[in-house]
Amino acid sequence: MIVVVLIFIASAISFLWLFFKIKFNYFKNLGIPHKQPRIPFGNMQGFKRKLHSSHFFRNLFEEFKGTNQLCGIYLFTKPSYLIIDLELVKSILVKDFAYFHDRGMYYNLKDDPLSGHLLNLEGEKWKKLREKLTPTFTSGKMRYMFPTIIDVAEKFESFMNASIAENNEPEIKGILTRFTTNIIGSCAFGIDCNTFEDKDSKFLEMGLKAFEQPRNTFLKQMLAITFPDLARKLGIKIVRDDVADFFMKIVKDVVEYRESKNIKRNDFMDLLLQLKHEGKMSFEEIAAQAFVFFLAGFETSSTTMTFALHELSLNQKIQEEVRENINKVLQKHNGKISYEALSEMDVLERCINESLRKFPPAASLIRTVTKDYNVPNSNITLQKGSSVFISVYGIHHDPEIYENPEAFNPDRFLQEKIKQRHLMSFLPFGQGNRICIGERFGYIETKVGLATLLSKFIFEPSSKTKTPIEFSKKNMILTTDGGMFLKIKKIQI
Ligand code: HEM
Repeated sequence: MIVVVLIFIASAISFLWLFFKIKFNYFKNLGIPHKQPRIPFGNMQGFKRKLHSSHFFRNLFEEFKGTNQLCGIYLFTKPSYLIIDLELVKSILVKDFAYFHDRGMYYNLKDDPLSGHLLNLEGEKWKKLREKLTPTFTSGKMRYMFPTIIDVAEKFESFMNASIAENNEPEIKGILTRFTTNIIGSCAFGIDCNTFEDKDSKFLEMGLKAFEQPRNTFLKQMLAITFPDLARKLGIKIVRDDVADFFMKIVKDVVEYRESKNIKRNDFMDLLLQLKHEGKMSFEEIAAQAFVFFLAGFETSSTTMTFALHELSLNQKIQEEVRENINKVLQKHNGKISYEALSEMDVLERCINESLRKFPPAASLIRTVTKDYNVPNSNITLQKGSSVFISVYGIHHDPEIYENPEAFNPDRFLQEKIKQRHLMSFLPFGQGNRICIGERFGYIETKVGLATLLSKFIFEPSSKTKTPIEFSKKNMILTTDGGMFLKIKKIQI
């Protein structure tokens, strides 16, 4: 019996060894430059545990830069690519979009309707949905929502005054997350999330949970990404049940309330309901889009503001300059932050762009190859089904593109400087047909938040400010670990 067991174990080990050997010879056989894989993780050793994905891809970007257009990486056993050359980045995101229109994110419309949103959907389903949603984000629609945003900003100022009266060295990321949650809750769900008064806001709790506590283990996530059809057959969901129940109920209540009372409000939900009434969207589809607007909108913008304030606290001269710019524009507009006033705050915009360069919240972009693709000027073919990554963080920190990349220098975003750079050298919102649909809204939120704060408060480093910043490894968004503490003083008029 023992002999049989030993033979079985030996055969199983040999089989596994052979399996990995064949899998991990893929790039070698094709002569594609790659990182040496290790059994069983491929190149995923330490991913998310020791290293944030931004650093994982940046390290690879630096290792292969200058010599290759791309390099091969093994996501476990799945051959994938990191694109290094900016012309090839442009081909993938823009010119040859027809080969790269999907992200390869998992969704399960039957068991997990909230996962069926714009970020995840693929092919024709994505294309049709994007066409329906694009009119929701025009500048006309943004103007329409602007009063709702300003309403929240006014409450925010009072909240800040009260917060610093209690503690003038607060954790600022949490405060800014309350602001963006309130804005996106109002605009996407038409609900006052009450994040300023209610310290334990359920909205905030559920939003953070959706980011920080994934439903599935890393292995289950990899199964869903590698074998999505099988995962769907197995009924694997991606959104946590408590999060799904919470958001589904809110959308149900809002839809019923508005439909029964024929209520109209200047927000995304109103525009989504119009699509429902025109028969272009089901209830589940509405709920999924409101959910993704919420998720995509609150953490990215609060993170951008947090990093901007951190840098401005370390660079007092630039802080003074941006404050002067804001105040001058406000004076011209009767002290009010209007849509027009925002567009005149050019120094503020450059600061936001420089912050997005140094700390892009989405530090890498992903695409799936949807049909075999011959890489221009090479004999490499990217096979259908492979994943392709672009290291936004690596590009934004490349000293050949941005001299002295660790320095915070908003003048990099003066028009004449932008013109000198490759179009693909600044990708905080992605590029091409799958570019962030909420870019305009994201800038508005961020500008309103920073203009409100910088016109009324001075920000300085506190004894607890960490430099260099440590990133949270578990959050897919580039964000700080342990929060961001700043000293805040009210400007006396
Ligand atoms: C500073 C704020 C934001 C940043 C940095 C950001 C960044 C991004 C990035 C990098 C992508 C992927 C683009 C690509 O793959 O090429 C994306 C996609 C997306 N974003 Fe944003 N985003 C922000 C704000 C928002 C807001 C406010 C919303 C909604 C209200 C939003 C909704 C979306 C959606 C729905 C997608 C998927 C688009 C598609 O696949 O068609 N984002 N965002």
